[in-house]
Amino acid sequence: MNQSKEQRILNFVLQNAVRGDPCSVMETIDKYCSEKEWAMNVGDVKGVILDKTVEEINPKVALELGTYCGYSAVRIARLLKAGSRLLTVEFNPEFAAIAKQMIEFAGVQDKVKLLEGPSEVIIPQLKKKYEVDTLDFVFLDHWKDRYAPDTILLQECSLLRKGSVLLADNIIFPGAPEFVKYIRNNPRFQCRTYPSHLEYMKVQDAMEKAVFLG
Ligand SMILES: O=C(NC/C=C/[C@H]1O[C@@H](n2cnc(C(F)(F)F)c2)[C@H](O)[C@@H]1O)c1cc([N+](=O)[O-])cc(O)c1O
Ligand SMILES: [Mg+2]
Repeated sequence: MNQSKEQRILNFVLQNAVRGDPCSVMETIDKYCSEKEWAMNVGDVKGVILDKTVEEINPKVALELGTYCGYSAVRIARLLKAGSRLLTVEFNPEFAAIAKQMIEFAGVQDKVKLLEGPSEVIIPQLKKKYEVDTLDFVFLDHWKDRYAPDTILLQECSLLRKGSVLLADNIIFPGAPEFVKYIRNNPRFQCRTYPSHLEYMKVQDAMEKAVFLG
């Protein structure tokens, strides 16, 4: 049975990156996906916006929706201080299995908890089952038509507090028009757009940062 693209990315990392070195894993994924096969990792250009946002917030509890191969989970987790944790949610079991190995190879497994399932199931479980009080940071990079409903669900589950920061990928391409409409007209969020480029391409994209005002 021939391998998936995601399996080829993981294999390239296992054979070429330095075990226990998150930056080496990120660089190796970026090398493979810019030279061999494009894949929907946030990438090295938008990744810097993600880095700066995480460093500014220094979250104790972070949530990622859309683990995929684990690139941004590694990217975020490498910046988390001792005692902080990233919960990352993945719906596709094959991708979750790849991401688990990626996260472990990078050596950030102690900071990351990979949760498998749909967001509408996982988000309502975060408080009781995963012992979350509120979220300091949320990275949205999953299905674009889920950004708005999941932002509403996070509020309904009282998972956001004054100052919680959402960062959403792909505001321009592929685009998340319902989310943009929802968040920019919502007085409970302070929004800012970060123009950038689509991963590994000369295509315009952007990230949206939204601070919950409580
Ligand atoms: O479609 C894109 N991303 C969709 C990403 C989807 C990923 O999020 C997972 N997920 C689904 N639900 C959940 C949760 F958490 F809700 F359970 C997690 C899916 O299984 C998949 O791994 C995309 C596309 C392009 N592009 O250029 O086409 C560029 C990008 O950066 C992109 O992110
Ligand atoms: Mg994306």
